[in-house]
Amino acid sequence: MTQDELKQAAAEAALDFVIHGSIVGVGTGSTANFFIDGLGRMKDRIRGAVASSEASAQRLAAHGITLFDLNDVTELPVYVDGADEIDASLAMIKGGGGALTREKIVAAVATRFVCICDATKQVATLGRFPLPVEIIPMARAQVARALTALGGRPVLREGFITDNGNLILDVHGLQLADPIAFESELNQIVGVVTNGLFARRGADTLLLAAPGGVRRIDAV
Ligand SMILES: O=C[C@H](O)[C@H](O)[C@H](O)COP(=O)(O)O
Repeated sequence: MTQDELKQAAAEAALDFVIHGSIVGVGTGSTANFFIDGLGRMKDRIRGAVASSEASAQRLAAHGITLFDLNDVTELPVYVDGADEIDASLAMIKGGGGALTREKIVAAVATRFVCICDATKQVATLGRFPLPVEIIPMARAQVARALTALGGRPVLREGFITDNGNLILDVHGLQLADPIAFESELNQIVGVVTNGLFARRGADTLLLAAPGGVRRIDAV
């Protein structure tokens, strides 16, 4: 199976978690796109969706799925999204597509976070994938110095502006043995909007696609 076929298999499995008549939280990226396409086939059985990016909003709209503003939603039973890396505790690195801030906000409202991945995303220790950090543009140099002091090697994502009008620093060379503590530490840096560690609120369920099938792993 190709990596795209594995992503699609994980995304299709996530459709079983969609509660009929509900509003669905929808992530961003190539794996989430397969989920959106599947959701399009069952659009008459949901009220609509909250998108975590402009790109996902456009794809949802193209399928005729009603979009809701998160501020108008009090209950989001399920949020479905991919990840760049995920460990055994279901902590993740996200933001490879730059959508980390809105993803973290929508995920925070959701009751259940269902992560959909192909098996290449599973790691023993987070950090091989450079950690995306969304920053206020005027704080770029000062945040970069702070990240360097923490042992990372921040690289500006050239020519990229987030949906929120901010910049991304991709931080290389981190060994994230304690992702919950490091997520909190990064949140203390003035000028950081959001970091791509989803550890304090990790996934509740992982649907991991390998050639042998899709395995469900629940957080303990
Ligand atoms: O900003 C992007 C998101 O965090 C994605 O969920 C993540 O980058 C995984 O994307 P993909 O499914 O394309 O590998």
